[in-house]
Amino acid sequence: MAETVLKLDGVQRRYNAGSRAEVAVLRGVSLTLVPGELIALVAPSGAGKSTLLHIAGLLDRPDDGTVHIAGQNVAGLSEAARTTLRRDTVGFVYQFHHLLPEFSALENVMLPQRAKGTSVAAATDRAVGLLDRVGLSARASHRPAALSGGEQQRVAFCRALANGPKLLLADEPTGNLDPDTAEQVFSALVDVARETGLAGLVATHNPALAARMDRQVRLEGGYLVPA
Ligand SMILES: Nc1ncnc2c1ncn2[C@@H]1O[C@H](COP(=O)(O)OP(=O)(O)OP(=O)(O)O)[C@@H](O)[C@H]1O
Repeated sequence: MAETVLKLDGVQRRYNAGSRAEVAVLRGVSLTLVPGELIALVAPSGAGKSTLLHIAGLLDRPDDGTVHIAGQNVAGLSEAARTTLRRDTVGFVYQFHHLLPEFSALENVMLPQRAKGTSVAAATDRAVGLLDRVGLSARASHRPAALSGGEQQRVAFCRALANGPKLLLADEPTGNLDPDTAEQVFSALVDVARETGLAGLVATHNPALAARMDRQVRLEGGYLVPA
């Protein structure tokens, strides 16, 4: 059996918001992703998509159930070990790029590598290669404000891949783009995943893009069902 990149078993998450009764957002979510597999996560607003992505990306903990990342049960890990595993294994892309405005595209892609201790030379090489891979070589020295929305998202995607993650978690990565630009960004994501074995859980409201993934799951009533 192939190594699993992400394995969720019976994941539950409840919130207790002030005076409101406790709300069970995730009631029993199970999901397995293997290398190179791309899954579309479809969910109505408020269904718990962000909650699920945060748990899968070690930004939040389940109240019940287990999370394995790259074969490792994360339940017993210290906060420091979780941070290291997240940095080395998981890449995030959001609807808005969150690039640092005072740094160039190249520097934005270098930053996660420098934070990990990668040398300037090696970080530069990798950032140049990633930007080239998504067609942005000529834009490497530009700051985010000088880039189009699609270019900004492609830089954000390169930044997410900077430390060579096994798992990409994307929350509406093309939600802020026009259809043609969304298609370009999405194609870059799919191509890189196919080439490198990157596994991705991609939340999207775009049915055409969702249909190009290996499979689609829908978050409904606290459970994942085939979409
Ligand atoms: N920290 C919190 N405390 C209390 N309730 C919360 C908390 N975080 C989320 N919720 C509630 O849990 C539910 C799911 O939230 P979540 O952000 O995961 O939804 P979502 O599917 O990502 O929504 P959207 O697509 O609108 O961003 C919502 O009803 C939300 O109000």
